[in-house]
Amino acid sequence: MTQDELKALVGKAAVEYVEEGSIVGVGTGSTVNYFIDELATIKHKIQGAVSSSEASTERLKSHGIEVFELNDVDRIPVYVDGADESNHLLQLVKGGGGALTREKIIAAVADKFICIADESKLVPRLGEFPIPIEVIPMARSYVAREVVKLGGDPVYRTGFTTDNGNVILDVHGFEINEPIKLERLLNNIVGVVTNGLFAERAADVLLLGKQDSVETLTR
Ligand SMILES: O=C[C@H](O)[C@H](O)[C@H](O)COP(=O)(O)O
Repeated sequence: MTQDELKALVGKAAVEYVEEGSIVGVGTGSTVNYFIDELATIKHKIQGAVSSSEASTERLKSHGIEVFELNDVDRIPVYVDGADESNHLLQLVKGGGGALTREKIIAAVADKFICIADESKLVPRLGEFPIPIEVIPMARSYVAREVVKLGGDPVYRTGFTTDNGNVILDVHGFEINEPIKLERLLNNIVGVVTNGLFAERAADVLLLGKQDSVETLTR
């Protein structure tokens, strides 16, 4: 199977976790796009969705799925999202598409976080994929200097603005032995909105697309 076929497989598998009559939390990215397309087949059974990006909102609406403001929603039983990397503790690196902040907010609200990914995303240690950091534009150089002090090598994602009007630094070279500690250290730098380590709020379930099956990993 191709990588896209594996993504489609897990996108389909995630629909099984959706609660009837609920508002579904929806992530961002090429894997989630398959989930959204599959969600459309059961749209009459759900109330609607809360979306983590303008791109996902557009796709949800194109299928006729109602998109709610998070502030108008009391409860999100299930949040489905992809990842750039996952370790065996289901701690993730996310934000390759720049949607990390809204994703982290919805993940925090959700009762259950279902991560969907093809098998290439499961890694023994996080950090091969650069850690995205969303930064208030005027703090970009300051944050970059602070990141260097922590041992990282920040690269400005030129020509990219997040849905929140901010910029992204992609940080290479971190040796990540304690993901929660690094996540907190980065978030503590003034000017950082959030970073792409999802270690404090890891996924609850990882649906991993493999050549012959979907493997379900839990914490
Ligand atoms: O900002 C983007 C998100 O964190 C995505 O979930 C992540 O980059 C994975 O995307 P994809 O499914 O396209 O590999």
